[in-house]
Amino acid sequence: MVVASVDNLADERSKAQFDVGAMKIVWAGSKHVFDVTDRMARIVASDPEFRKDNRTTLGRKELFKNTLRKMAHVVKRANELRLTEEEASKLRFFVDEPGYLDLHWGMFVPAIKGQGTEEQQEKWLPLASRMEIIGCYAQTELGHGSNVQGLETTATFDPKTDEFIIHSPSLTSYKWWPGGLGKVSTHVVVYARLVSGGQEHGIYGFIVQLRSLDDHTPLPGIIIGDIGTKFGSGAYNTMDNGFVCFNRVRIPRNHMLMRFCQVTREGNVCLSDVPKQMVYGTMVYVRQTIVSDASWALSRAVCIAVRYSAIRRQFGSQDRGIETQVLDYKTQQSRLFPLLASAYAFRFVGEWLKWLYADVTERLQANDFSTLPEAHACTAGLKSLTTSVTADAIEECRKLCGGHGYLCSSGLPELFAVYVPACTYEGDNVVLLLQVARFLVKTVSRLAAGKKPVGTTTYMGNAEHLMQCKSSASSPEDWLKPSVVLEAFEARAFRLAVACARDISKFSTPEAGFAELSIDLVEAAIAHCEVIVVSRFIEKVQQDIPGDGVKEQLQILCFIYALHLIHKHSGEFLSTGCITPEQATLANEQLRTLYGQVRPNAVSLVDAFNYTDHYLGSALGRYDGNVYATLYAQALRDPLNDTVVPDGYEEFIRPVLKQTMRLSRL
Ligand SMILES: CCCCCCCCCCCCCCCCC/C=C/C(=O)SCCNC(=O)CCNC(=O)[C@H](O)C(C)(C)COP(=O)(O)OP(=O)(O)OC[C@H]1O[C@@H](n2cnc3c(N)ncnc32)[C@H](O)[C@@H]1OP(=O)(O)O
Ligand SMILES: Cc1cc2nc3c(=O)[nH]c(=O)nc-3n(C[C@H](O)[C@H](O)[C@H](O)COP(=O)(O)OP(=O)(O)OC[C@H]3O[C@@H](n4cnc5c(N)ncnc54)[C@H](O)[C@@H]3O)c2cc1C
Repeated sequence: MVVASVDNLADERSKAQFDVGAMKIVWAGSKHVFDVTDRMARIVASDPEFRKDNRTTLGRKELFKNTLRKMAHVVKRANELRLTEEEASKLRFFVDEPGYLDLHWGMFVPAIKGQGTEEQQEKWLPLASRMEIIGCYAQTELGHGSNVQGLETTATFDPKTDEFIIHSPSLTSYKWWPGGLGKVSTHVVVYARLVSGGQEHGIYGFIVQLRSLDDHTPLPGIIIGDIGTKFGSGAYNTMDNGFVCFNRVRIPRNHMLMRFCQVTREGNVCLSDVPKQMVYGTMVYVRQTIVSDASWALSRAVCIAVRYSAIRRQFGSQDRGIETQVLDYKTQQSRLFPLLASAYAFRFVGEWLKWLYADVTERLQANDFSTLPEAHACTAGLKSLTTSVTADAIEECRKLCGGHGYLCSSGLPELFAVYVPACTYEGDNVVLLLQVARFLVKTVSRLAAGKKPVGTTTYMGNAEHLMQCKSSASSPEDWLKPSVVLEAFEARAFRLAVACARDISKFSTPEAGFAELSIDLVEAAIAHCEVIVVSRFIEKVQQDIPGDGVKEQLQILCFIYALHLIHKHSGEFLSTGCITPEQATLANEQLRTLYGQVRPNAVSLVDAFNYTDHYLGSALGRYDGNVYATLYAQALRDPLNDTVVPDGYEEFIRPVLKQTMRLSRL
């Protein structure tokens, strides 16, 4: 079938004002990463074992077994192709399905690496790397998730047998949610209250075997299963999030991860000289990876919405001639282009956060803990900001695609359902922002004591200026000056943080003030995180960037990102006196101009993500733009269309029709 829409995308591509190939490298991070990513994406796309177009129609059991098959195929292909860790992880990424491998490699292995002694690493890591055991990470309980110090599971040392007794004392202490736990894992790192000599010593990780390595049955004292079907069709239901109850399960003493705290044969508890928060290290590691993942999920939704908006035509012609592409409507642009800009912004801040994490890890290894609070605040804050924006953006992209966005074949409903728990796992987003706020209030109070802020709070050292400055923007073009933009963001964030610190001091205790002002504190935390994202984006576009027109496009996106935030939070920018209403209007004017500049490049900017049609999984986002024929073909493949007359006709349709006839004769 010849479809006019296909030409639309070719036309769009011919309008690009930059080198798309060069932008692909910028997006990937380097030529090497681009090559690996591209190769792995193609391997997955061309392998029928990784087919995913039937996922939303499968029942839970079939779906889960299907994922088990795919995960086994990932391991098989990784071995056959002798993939490096980097390649294997990309391959698994493009399979695009939550599964136990994520928790094994993403949390179980990092927990042992981060919290195990060298001896423990030597014992467990080879077993885990060869996948002779499969592990997961069990922290959350039925009664407590956010409040880690409130966990109830106990690990009581028994000096008589040199063992720990792992016990779930109540229903609310059952571990509840860990991925991979329900049906697959043979081992787990369990977080529990250490008890020795009748005293409690805090929360630590313990390796516990869950299932027999011979027949996979649960070991004595262990009650275990899946917690039930989750939100959406397909989506996270590929994962066996599980529960487990431990009934006085005994494990050898050396199964406690003892890098930061050792329990001796006699039951003495020896704390090493490191902050106790080091036991939260796996969460910091994963939060950092979640920030990078946000840009993938967001760019995927944006890619679908941009391509479809170039294909879709509505109105605009009085004489039944060619209609307007919906991408040309300013309202569509004002909803879509900030999301496109955010995808790029999150990609760059994700790369920077990787660097920050590597830096803090190196320092920790040298016993320098000075940057740990900042690393915690940055990973927590950026995890929260990027996942919240991405989840909302996927839903916005669905609406931007009109009715067809609501079809599973658009790929957007499942993407939303699979992505949205990122706002909750690895720390509820509000709880994490309150951690950032705590860090900010501390930084502000230290300023008063003459302490110079460092890292991402360095800007607060310019306190006097930030409290008094008035924006110099007097034309729309002034909003294209990095210094003008940054000053407004820094002043807003600083003034909000200072106001919180000041108001907290009016309460009888800091805790009471913090609790009462938590709404303001969350806003101050978001403002600070936005300073980080905006400044990293500005830094990026100030670098040398090869490729015709690439830098110019990134500059446009950078200012769209910043100015749309000024518009979105104009209340805060105005109420803190950082800008005037007139300056807000000028910023909006500039934003409209920037939308016009990005318009001819929009399709090519999403092509730069280099996604295969397999990964996108969307009839609307196809590279060739053949939207309508694909929607129709996929509709015909729906199980409901297997027969022309539906199952149930004889029992439920025919009798109703007959009854209606009787009624009409009355
Ligand atoms: C062959 C195939 C290859 C395949 C490869 C496949 C690879 C796949 C990779 C995939 C990767 C990942 C997949 C991820 C899937 C997600 C699964 C989800 C998992 C989970 O959800 S695990 C559970 C997560 N749980 C949480 O996040 C709980 C949130 N709560 C907390 O973190 C804390 O309780 C708290 C921070 C909210 C509060 O803690 P606490 O009460 O102890 O603290 P205070 O508020 O009193 O603060 C005390 C001081 O401690 C500092 N602090 C707190 N946290 C940290 C930290 N993490 N690091 C450093 N410092 C920390 C505070 O700032 C306080 O400091 P202060 O100086 O006293 O103010
Ligand atoms: C898909 C998925 C996978 C998961 N995988 C794992 C896993 O592998 N391993 C694991 O251990 N856990 C896992 N979890 C659990 C997850 O980490 C927790 O659900 C998460 O940390 C949130 O905790 P909670 O459920 O106790 O939420 P709650 O803390 O009960 O949150 C409920 C509400 O209370 C609010 N709230 C809570 N505390 C405060 C506060 N101090 N101030 C203001 N508001 C507050 C929150 O903002 C939220 O609105 C997973 C969860 C999901 C959804």
